[in-house]
Amino acid sequence: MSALRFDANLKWLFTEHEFLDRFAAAAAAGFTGVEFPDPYPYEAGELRKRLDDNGLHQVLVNTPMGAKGTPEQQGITCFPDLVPRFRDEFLSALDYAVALGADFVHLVGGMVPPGTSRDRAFARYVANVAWASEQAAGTGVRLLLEAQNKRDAPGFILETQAQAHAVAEVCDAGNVGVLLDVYHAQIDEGDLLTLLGTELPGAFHVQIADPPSRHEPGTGEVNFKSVFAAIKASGYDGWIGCEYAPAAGTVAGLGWREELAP
Ligand SMILES: O=C(O)C(=O)[C@@H](O)CO
Ligand SMILES: [Mg+2]
Repeated sequence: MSALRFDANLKWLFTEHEFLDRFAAAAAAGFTGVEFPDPYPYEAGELRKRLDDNGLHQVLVNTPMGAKGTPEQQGITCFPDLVPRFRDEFLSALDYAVALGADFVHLVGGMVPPGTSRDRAFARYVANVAWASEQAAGTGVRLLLEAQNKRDAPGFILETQAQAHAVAEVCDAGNVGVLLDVYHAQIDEGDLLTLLGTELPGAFHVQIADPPSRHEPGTGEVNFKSVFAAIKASGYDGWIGCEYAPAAGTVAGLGWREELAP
């Protein structure tokens, strides 16, 4: 069995540096892959150069998210009244993903918009995911669906891992799959080892952080030694995105890789 592969989320890690300098910092800390949600302020060519210069692989980009505190802060994929904008933004995300050689676009689902029923938002969500899946066909870029916890994202459209799997299955295109975020899963679902047993097969991507504070593994309530052993035993061979806020400096907090991961 090969070692687990961790990538650095450059929104969360290496924030001691300006964004474009985080690539070199991640490579210097031993990462060979990165992910970040928001490539849009930068030219794709500039980002690609940073990847190539530092020998890094791009794992994912997100569809755009609105400003914190707005209804759109967790994406608009489920917004029935913003379909043309969703489509434009998705196509832009797909262009970035292709230009960066990324594996995935994360279709950030969104919190059910004010004045809209959950059922109506859910129907739009599934329709938008299906449309995006058709657009991505043949590009080599696959699409991710993530359930988020209700504490951080009240009203988020996907509430459980099983629901995310069900939507991916409905699309039935092979290019839509689950982003299993251990942080969200622990907060709302728990029973992590059982959950990993049922939900890891077929998951396209994994992200990690330790609740309740969303710091690095080993700082909170999750037994990451067991979680990493279970991921390894499952045969999962994709990337594991480090999507956490370092408790006291990114590099100072990286010891968990040797201490907890096989
Ligand atoms: O917050 C998370 O978890 C994410 O994966 C974000 O990129 C999307 O909300
Ligand atoms: Mg996540």
